[in-house]
Amino acid sequence: MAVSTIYSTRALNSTHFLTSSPSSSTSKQVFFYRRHQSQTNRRFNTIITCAAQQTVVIGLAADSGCGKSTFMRRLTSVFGGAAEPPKGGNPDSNTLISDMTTVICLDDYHSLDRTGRKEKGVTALDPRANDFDLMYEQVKALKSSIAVEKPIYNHVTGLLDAPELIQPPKILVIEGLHPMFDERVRELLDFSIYLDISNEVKFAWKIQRDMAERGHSLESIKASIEARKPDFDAFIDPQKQYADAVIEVLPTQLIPDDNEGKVLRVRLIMKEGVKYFSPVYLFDEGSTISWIPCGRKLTCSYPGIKLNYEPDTYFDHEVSVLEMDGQFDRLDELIYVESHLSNLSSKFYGEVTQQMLKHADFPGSNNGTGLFQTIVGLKIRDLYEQLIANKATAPAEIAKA
Ligand SMILES: Nc1ncnc2c1ncn2[C@@H]1O[C@H](COP(=O)(O)OP(=O)(O)OP(=O)(O)O)[C@@H](O)[C@H]1O
Ligand SMILES: O=C(CO)[C@H](O)[C@H](O)COP(=O)(O)O
Repeated sequence: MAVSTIYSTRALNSTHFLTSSPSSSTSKQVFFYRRHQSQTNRRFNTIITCAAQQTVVIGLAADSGCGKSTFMRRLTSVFGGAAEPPKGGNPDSNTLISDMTTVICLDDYHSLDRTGRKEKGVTALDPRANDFDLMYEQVKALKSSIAVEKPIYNHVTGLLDAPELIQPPKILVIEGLHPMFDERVRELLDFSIYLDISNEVKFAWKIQRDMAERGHSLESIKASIEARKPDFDAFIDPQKQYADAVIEVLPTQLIPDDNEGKVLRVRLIMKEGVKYFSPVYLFDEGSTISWIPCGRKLTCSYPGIKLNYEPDTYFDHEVSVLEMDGQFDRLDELIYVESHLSNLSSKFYGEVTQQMLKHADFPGSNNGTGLFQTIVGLKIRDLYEQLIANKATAPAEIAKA
């Protein structure tokens, strides 16, 4: 949201009112700054504006190194345009902005820097190392079309940097360790996703990235995973019960006793009864189907591909589960599988295959991780469009400070 010429400013104790000229014929915007005192004694401003736009908020939870960034790249691509860090800002910003979406990383709400965590003997996964009050205040503000000055956690230095201004986008994605941990933040989410990567696969991915790309030793990777495990089990993993969609990544069942971790079994667990979200299905909604698509229309080398679709329960919720074990040899042939899936929320026949081909170089493009991330991206676009259409017919709401 662009701030047009500010033409009057007055101070009222610690609160400043800034009035802007109307940015369009339909809305007059009024801005003022509210000061937050965070638990770390740092001050952050909330820039309050009354405007017609409502921000849709999506939560994406996963442990570090579990494919959140890759998922975000697929998601923002569905909305078109490239996602980039704020222009002219901190080069170590964790934020990514595109025309429609702003992705903020919840690491920015760490209240303890690297040294602080070390001194107190807590990990970044521990709620005591995070400022949930500020996270709630700022996500709530953005959802109500209010810009905020969000802190930055600098992963290069391990320090808390000066804040950056975040304008309310059309779609705000909050990604990180704790988007569904705090009940107040959870209530603000219009849709939530949990990436549930099994220990075996997480380990393989960590080795691939941290050893090959970052020069860490095998021992240090093992030690870091072990050190995080108790807090991961206590604070991160339980969030999956609240997710509207879970992407579960497991070792394949197609190769007996596989320990290579290259071929994956991926399950898309979709909650039933979520407003504006209808689960994808294979062949016939609500039925139980096991399908091996390999043959004349799909080239499969060993160990092949197996799809499965069935209703189930997950943390006492009714869900539909779509599963794919194995990997594609030829991505263009994915169209054959796509044509048997329904409720994809695609805009045209073959859109899923097109998206997958567009990002063939992203990790997971030849298996269920890429396929299901792409499908969830289309479902989020659909949810956004329905929400906005619904808002347009509802009486305009005035954002509350
Ligand atoms: N679907 C996938 N298939 C294979 N490898 C993957 C997949 N997704 C991610 N990876 C591997 O995991 C690494 C981490 O992925 P990514 O950067 O997307 O995770 P992240 O959750 O954003 O990590 P962090 O929070 O640490 O920044 C990648 O470099 C890649 O090696
Ligand atoms: O779990 C993490 C979130 O992705 C990081 O470990 C946490 O943010 C701390 O970062 P760093 O290791 O750079 O100090």
